[in-house]
Amino acid sequence: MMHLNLLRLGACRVPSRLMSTKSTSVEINDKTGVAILSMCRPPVNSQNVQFLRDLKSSIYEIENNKSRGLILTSANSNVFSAGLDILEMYNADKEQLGTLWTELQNVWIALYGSGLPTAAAINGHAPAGGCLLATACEYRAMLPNCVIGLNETQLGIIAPKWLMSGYQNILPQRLAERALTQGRLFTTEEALKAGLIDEIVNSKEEALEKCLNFIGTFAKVNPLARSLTKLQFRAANIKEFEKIRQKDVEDFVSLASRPEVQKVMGDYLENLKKKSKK
Ligand SMILES: CCCCC/C=C\CCC/C=C/CC(=O)SCCNC(=O)CCNC(=O)[C@H](O)C(C)(C)COP(=O)(O)OP(=O)(O)OC[C@H]1O[C@@H](n2cnc3c(N)ncnc32)[C@H](O)[C@@H]1OP(=O)(O)O
Repeated sequence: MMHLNLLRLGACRVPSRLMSTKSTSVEINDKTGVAILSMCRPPVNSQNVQFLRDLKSSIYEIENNKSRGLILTSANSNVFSAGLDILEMYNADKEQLGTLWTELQNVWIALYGSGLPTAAAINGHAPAGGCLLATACEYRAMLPNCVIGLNETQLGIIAPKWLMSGYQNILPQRLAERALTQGRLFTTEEALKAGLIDEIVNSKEEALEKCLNFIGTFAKVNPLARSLTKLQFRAANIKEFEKIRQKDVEDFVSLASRPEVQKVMGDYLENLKKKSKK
């Protein structure tokens, strides 16, 4: 209840600091010390190089400002993030593909490896790279009638191991393996049942409130002890990622530039466009 009050106050009276980039905005409530990082690249927060750079710099800014926690959400009404910007991968040259993948890696490591308590207020669909961001956080509250999941195999592509780390942290191995091999997109209700999200909420405000409450559970815990403990759990995945990160870029570039993969992207884009015009 106290957190809810603080949140409400945050909307009107409690001073808050604002920072923004072209495609993100950050509001740090001075009373709670919690930062709300909103992704705002209409229409679907698809992740192009600029968006990923903005996201990375906002995450580090929040970390460096000694905020008490980070809540990731979307300024768009029905999409949290639609994942990588397929327009930026389609007909792109190898250098552009390499830059895009490097920036995706950079955002993931900034969020997954953050020492702060992190939570995702998933106020819309979160397929592929959207799911990657949500599962890099420690807690998830999600609106009904949306989808979340790593659907790469449905697109004929493979999610590398680091991209699966969030799933592996959250889901039992058997379930993670099945969902990844099926390229399954979970509905909100299925995601709750599987344990992929923590709560179903009825509004974005409620999602933010639940996230704030989650971060509030650490109020009496020593921040350094908390952060080091969190990172001990994530260290093996981070170490493994650091070892392969350059090779991973090369593998992505080689896969994404293949004519048959480019054709899948072109067809997929066309279907998306047809669907959106219906
Ligand atoms: C596809 C092959 C990729 C091959 C890459 C090779 C290796 C990669 C290794 C693995 C990594 C993958 C990570 C990824 O993130 S790949 C991206 C996967 N993303 C998706 O499959 C989501 C696609 N989008 C949707 O399903 C829906 O848009 C939605 C998110 C559920 C939202 O639905 P709705 O609200 O109905 O909005 P619309 O569908 O009408 O879309 C509005 C508008 O936005 C365009 N758009 C949607 N998603 C993307 C996107 N990811 N990239 C670029 N543009 C996107 C859509 O075309 C509409 O545009 P127009 O209004 O201009 O028609």
